[in-house]
Amino acid sequence: MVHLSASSLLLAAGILPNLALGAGLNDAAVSIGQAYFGSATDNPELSDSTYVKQLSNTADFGQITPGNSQKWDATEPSRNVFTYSGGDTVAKLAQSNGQKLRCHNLVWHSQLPSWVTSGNFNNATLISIMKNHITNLVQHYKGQCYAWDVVNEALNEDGTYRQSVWYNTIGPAYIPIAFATAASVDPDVKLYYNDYNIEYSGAKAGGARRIVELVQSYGAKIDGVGLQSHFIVGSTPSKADQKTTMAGYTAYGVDVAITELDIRMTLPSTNALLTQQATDYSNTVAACVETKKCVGVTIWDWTDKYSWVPNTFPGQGAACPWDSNYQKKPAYNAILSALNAGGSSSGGGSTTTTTAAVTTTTSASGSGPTGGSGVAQQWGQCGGNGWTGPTTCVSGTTCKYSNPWYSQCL
Ligand SMILES: O[C@@H]1[C@@H](O)[C@H](O[C@@H]2CO[C@@H](O[C@@H]3CO[C@@H](O[C@@H]4CO[C@@H](O)[C@H](O)[C@H]4O)[C@H](O)[C@H]3O)[C@H](O)[C@H]2O)OC[C@H]1O
Repeated sequence: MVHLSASSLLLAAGILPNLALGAGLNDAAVSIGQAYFGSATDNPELSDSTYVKQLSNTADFGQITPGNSQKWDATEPSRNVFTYSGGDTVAKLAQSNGQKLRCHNLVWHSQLPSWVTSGNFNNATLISIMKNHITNLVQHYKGQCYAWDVVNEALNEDGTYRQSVWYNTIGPAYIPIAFATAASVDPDVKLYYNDYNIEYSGAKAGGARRIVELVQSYGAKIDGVGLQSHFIVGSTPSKADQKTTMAGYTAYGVDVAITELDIRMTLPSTNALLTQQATDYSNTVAACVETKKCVGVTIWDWTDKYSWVPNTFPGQGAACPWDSNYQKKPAYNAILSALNAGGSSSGGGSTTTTTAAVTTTTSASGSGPTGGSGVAQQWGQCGGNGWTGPTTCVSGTTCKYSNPWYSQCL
C-alpha cells in the first residue's frame, strides 16, 4: 500500500509548489539536464550594483555572454594591437560567480574596425589577419569560455552567403578556416556558428545547415549552431517549427543553443502584449527543452533597462523578461514553467521526435549542395591538401584552389 503525505497530496492537487523543481531559471534548466540558463551583459551596466546583483544570481543565471566587449572593434582596434580589458571584466565576473561564459564573437561583418574593412587586403593577407585575430582571442580566453561564436551572421535571408569583407576576399572558405584555427588553439572549447532568422524553416535555415556541412566536409570541428532568436511578440515562430528546425541541425551531430533570445513589441507595452510575449517566450524555451541536444537558453540581457532593442529598432522595446524597474514580467514565470515542465515525462532531456528537415535541394542562388555521391558540391572542397573526396564538380563548375587551404567548385 502506498502512503501519500499530506504535502504530496497537496502537491498533486496543484495546491503546493513542487520544491524539487527549479526555483530560478538556471536552477530549473540544470535540473532538467540543460547546461545553463543565461543572459548577455555589457560593460556600461556593470557599474549598476542592483543590476549586477541580479545578474550574479546563479539561481537564475548560470551563464553570461559579453554583448560587445569581445567583438573585433573592442579587441583589435588597430592591427595586431589587442585590448582585452572590457572582455576580461565580464570573464572575471563570470568566474567569480561560478557562471559559464559564452564568448562572442570571432568573425563577423559588423563592428569591424575600418583598418579591416578598408584595408583592401588580398586573399592570403586577410586569411592571415583573420587567423591571427582568432588565435590571439582564443588563446587569451583559453579555459574561460564554454563556447565561442566563431562565425556570426554569414548568411543572407535567402540562404546565400552575405557579401562581407570575409566572403568577398576569401570566399566561403573563410568559414572552415575560422573553425579550424579556433580548434587548433583550444581543442576543448565548443565552437558555434551563430545567426538570426535561422530558428524557423526556410532558405536561411538551409544555408545554416550547409555551413555545418561545409565545416564538417573540411574536416574541421563544429560543435553547435547558435539560434539568436531575436523575435517579435505575436510573430514568434511556433514551437513545432522551432523544434523541426533545431532537429535539422542536430541531425548533423551538433548541439544547438538559443543564444540571444529577446521578444520585442511595438511600444507602449500593454497587458495583452505582455501576455502574448509570455506565450512566445514559453514556446521558444519549450522548443529547446524538448530538444535533447539543445544545451541552454541565453537571453540578450535580462532587463528592459539595458536592452539593445530600442536603440536598434526605434519605437520597439520591452523585449526582456524583467522590466526597466527590475520587476519580473509575465514572461519570467512562463519561462520558468516551460523549464520546469521539462522535468515531467514529456519534457526536457527527452529526444525530440520531430523529423529532421535536412534537405539537399539547391538554394535560391544555386549555391546549395547539389552533388550526389562522387560529385563535389559547389560550395565545398574538391581537391588539394590531402582531400580524398570527390573532385568532379557539378555541371558548369570546375575545381579551383582559392587559397593554399581550400578548394571550391566555381
Ligand atoms: O549593444 C549592442 C549589442 O547588444 C548588439 O549585439 C548584437 C545583437 O544581435 C546580433 O546581431 C543582430 C541580430 O539581429 C539583426 O536584426 C534582425 C533583422 O531581422 C529581423 O527579423 C530580426 O528580428 C532582427 O534581430 C541585427 O541586424 C544584427 O545586428 C549580434 O549577434 C549581437 O552581437 O550589437 C550592437 C550593439 O550596439
